[in-house]
Amino acid sequence: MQSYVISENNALLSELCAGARNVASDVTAVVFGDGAAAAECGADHILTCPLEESGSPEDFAKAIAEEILKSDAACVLVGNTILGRALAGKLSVYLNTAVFATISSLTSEDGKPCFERTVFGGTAVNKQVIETAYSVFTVNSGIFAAAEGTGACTDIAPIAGAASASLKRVSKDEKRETAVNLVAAKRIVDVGRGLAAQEDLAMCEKLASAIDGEVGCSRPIAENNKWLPKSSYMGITGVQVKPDLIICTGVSGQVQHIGGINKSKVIVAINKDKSAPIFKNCDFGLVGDMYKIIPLLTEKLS
Ligand SMILES: Cc1cc2nc3c(=O)[nH]c(=O)nc-3n(C[C@H](O)[C@H](O)[C@H](O)COP(=O)(O)OP(=O)(O)OC[C@H]3O[C@@H](n4cnc5c(N)ncnc54)[C@H](O)[C@@H]3O)c2cc1C
Repeated sequence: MQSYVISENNALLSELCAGARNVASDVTAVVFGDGAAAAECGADHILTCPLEESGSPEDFAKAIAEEILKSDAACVLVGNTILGRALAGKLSVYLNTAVFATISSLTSEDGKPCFERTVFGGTAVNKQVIETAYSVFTVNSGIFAAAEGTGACTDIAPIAGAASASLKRVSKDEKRETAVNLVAAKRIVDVGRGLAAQEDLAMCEKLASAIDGEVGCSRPIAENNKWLPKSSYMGITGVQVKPDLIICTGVSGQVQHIGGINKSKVIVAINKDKSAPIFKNCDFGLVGDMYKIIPLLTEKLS
């Protein structure tokens, strides 16, 4: 079994390489642009796709598939980004297989890839073994811990096939949101709908700065209220984090949110409702008003 890992994001690529090692001893990374920049991702081989300014990774789907088809069997891990998802879909067509989206684990069972993913809105885990020769998975950041000290890959070569674009970009409007790297954060203040107003975020930011952490949130804070960037929300459809400490403030603890934070080492919950589900999923619980507790905690920890 050969493994291929593909992402336009080099940090994610390192995590995918670590996950791919669970099923294959030989890992090839496919990168877009400078191969040397990804040399330490942990792959044995790197194939570079020369991405033009107006191009997209999906333009290389056929070329990448032709490369994968040189192996009798292959497991393909694609970073679950907007560009990655488009590429994964096309790859699955060329490889005549399905895409298994947002997996939460990948192992080998009798030499076959075996994966898990949460289903039914996070209430159940589905485990499947792949029987076909080729399989394509999309993987969020934070699922696999990037291997460290793997050394630089020296087998870097351009992909044989060429890009073939079915779409032409006519303009580009850069997103202006500041991305927070919650996956790398050691401490997080998690803000939920208990926060009454956007300006009160300053209170949570002060607590985050007192513990040298980052601010993350539940989905409604980012998706509905738009008080924080979408990249800040945690959960089964958001970022999956594993900090040493997470302080959940005004978060009810719905299963879809818990699915993104339950690998944290220590979970502290502050909620004024003592029957909130978050208290079943935390190490320390404080029943009370976050508007009273957060300033006191910040003062103590500063
Ligand atoms: C398919 C699907 C996928 C989803 N994916 C995600 C996901 O990835 N991530 C995610 O976060 N959500 C996700 N959701 C939404 C999820 O179901 C919940 O609606 C959401 O997590 C609730 O966010 P919340 O806890 O901030 O808000 P609420 O559930 O409204 O909870 C607010 C909490 O704040 C408390 N509170 C209020 N005032 C105070 C105060 N002054 N002091 C202390 N506590 C206070 C309340 O007691 C309450 O418990 C998904 C939903 C679906 C259907």
